[in-house]
Amino acid sequence: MAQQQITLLPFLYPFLLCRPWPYSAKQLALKPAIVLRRWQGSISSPSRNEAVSAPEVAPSTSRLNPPPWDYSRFIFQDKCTVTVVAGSGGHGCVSFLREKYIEEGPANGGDGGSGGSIYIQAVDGLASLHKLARRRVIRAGRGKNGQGKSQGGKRGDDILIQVPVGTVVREVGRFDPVEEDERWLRSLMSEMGKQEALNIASSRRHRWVFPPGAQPSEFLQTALPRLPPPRRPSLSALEPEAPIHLDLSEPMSQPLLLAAGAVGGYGNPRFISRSIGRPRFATRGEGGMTLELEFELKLLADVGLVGFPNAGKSTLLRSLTNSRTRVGAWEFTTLSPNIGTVVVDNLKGRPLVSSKEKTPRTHFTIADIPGLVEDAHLDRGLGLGFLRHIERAEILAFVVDLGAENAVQTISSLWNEIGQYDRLRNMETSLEENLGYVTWSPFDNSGARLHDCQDTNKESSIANSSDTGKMHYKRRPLPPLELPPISMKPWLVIATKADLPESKENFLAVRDYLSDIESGVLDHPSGNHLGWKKRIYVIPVSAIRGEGIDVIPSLVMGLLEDR
Ligand SMILES: Nc1nc2c(ncn2[C@@H]2O[C@H](COP(=O)(O)OP(=O)(O)OP(=O)(O)O)[C@@H](O)[C@H]2O)c(=O)[nH]1
Ligand SMILES: [Mg+2]
Repeated sequence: MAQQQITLLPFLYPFLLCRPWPYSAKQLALKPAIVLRRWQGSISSPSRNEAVSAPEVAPSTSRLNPPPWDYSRFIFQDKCTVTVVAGSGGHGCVSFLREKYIEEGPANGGDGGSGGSIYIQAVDGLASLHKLARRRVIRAGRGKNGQGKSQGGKRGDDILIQVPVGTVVREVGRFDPVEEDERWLRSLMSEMGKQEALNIASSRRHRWVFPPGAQPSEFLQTALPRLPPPRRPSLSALEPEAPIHLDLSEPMSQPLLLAAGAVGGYGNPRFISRSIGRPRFATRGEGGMTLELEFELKLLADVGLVGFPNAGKSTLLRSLTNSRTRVGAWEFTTLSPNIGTVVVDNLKGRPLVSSKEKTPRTHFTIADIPGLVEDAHLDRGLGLGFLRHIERAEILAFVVDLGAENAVQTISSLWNEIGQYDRLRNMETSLEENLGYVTWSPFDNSGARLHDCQDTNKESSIANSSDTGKMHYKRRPLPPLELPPISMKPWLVIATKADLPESKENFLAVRDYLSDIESGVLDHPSGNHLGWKKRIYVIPVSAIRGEGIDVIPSLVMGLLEDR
């Protein structure tokens, strides 16, 4: 019987490969080894010496085999530094009641409005930080100035920054004018005594507002009262502790406050006293806080496709998702990650794949990552940038080309690169901890002026001409994010191009190799003896024909749940 099958094989081969994948949803929960035995049984492999007729050529242009120019660009950015500025407060108003028969009415200037605040929220449905990176500086609205007839100024507009789930936000630097003012006042008090310091603080021209058209001499001639101490908005109690470090790993139902808008200045009625009946001055609003924040994606996608260039990763992504990533028969067709979403929902709110979780997933994301080359850990090819993306996937799917010479060798080389990278990263992290710039205070000495500082890597000190004296701004690079070693991540192998001749032998070798790793006969290929080897699936597919790929979602969902 087997003999008959083998002799018939040249004719059966194209037919067998074109038929639909024969596994039911129930079977998908089985171990792939069983699934693969079925595959093996139904398609008998050609013997080594046997000539196999050329496989049926897939239609030259289809969604899965598109011409190289048929693609849409996925703009991707996983890291950016943005300066956010909370809104300054509006100024208080100098105004007096004027009515018929009341020539010199009482003061009725309104207070300035408070500035807009900056909020952040992690939301589903975003995959990249490129929109944020384009902004560079994000400013909340300034509070409007107070007006006559005791009208307070309008609040400034708030800003909501939406980021993908899995974003880490870290503070690079901050400049808080209120804190600066307090610091300056404290140092003045310690130098000259309280009374003298408060007199100097109150005589600062730029803190006061005079009516339009007032002569400069008016400032000198006016007996000014004590300036109110620097004020913070009550909302600032909700700000995260400095330096900011947020790990937004869950979708947020409500935004989180990053920087509260500054308070507005006092209108002139606030300064009525026994000695000053008609104050011709008001105060300015406080300045808004400036934060320089680094946004970094800790989680790129649920699954990362890892493979050598030209292995068929992009074609696989196209076959699993609606992605229109570029496919080409040359190496490095993909130069930056592409992310696609696999929907496992039948659009009636029930997931198609059975799940143990209370609120089962209805989708997961896959990242097609640029091809890896040997010595990538030494920054060859697309090098370290590429490995950084691998680090940010929850599960790794190794895409190996069954048409290439030795698929087992491919897997072990890929893991070797990843293992080397893991080791390098470990060394780097311990070095940084020794250097001691893991913890730092945004103000090491006497404070900072953020907007004057350009160089990101060097400490900078700058002279400030304002009356707050000379200020130093220290800025240090942030350490890399702490991520678990890649070798500890669950992984599976997707053996693609199964439609090519002699792919079967290659596949069987891969299957044996993986079952040896799983059973402990062989070490984890990364060299890390703690590497993940619980259940290593191997799935033969022909992505270009869309065959075998419907097994992948259920297996991936299982791995994601078991993590
Ligand atoms: N026969 C066959 N060819 C395939 C299959 N999958 C992909 N290819 C072909 O392999 C070539 C490379 O495919 P890509 O999907 O661009 O490979 P890649 O891994 O994304 O390549 P890089 O982006 O350079 O890393 C293309 O010519 C595809 O048509 C398959 O299942 N069978
Ligand atoms: Mg590609």
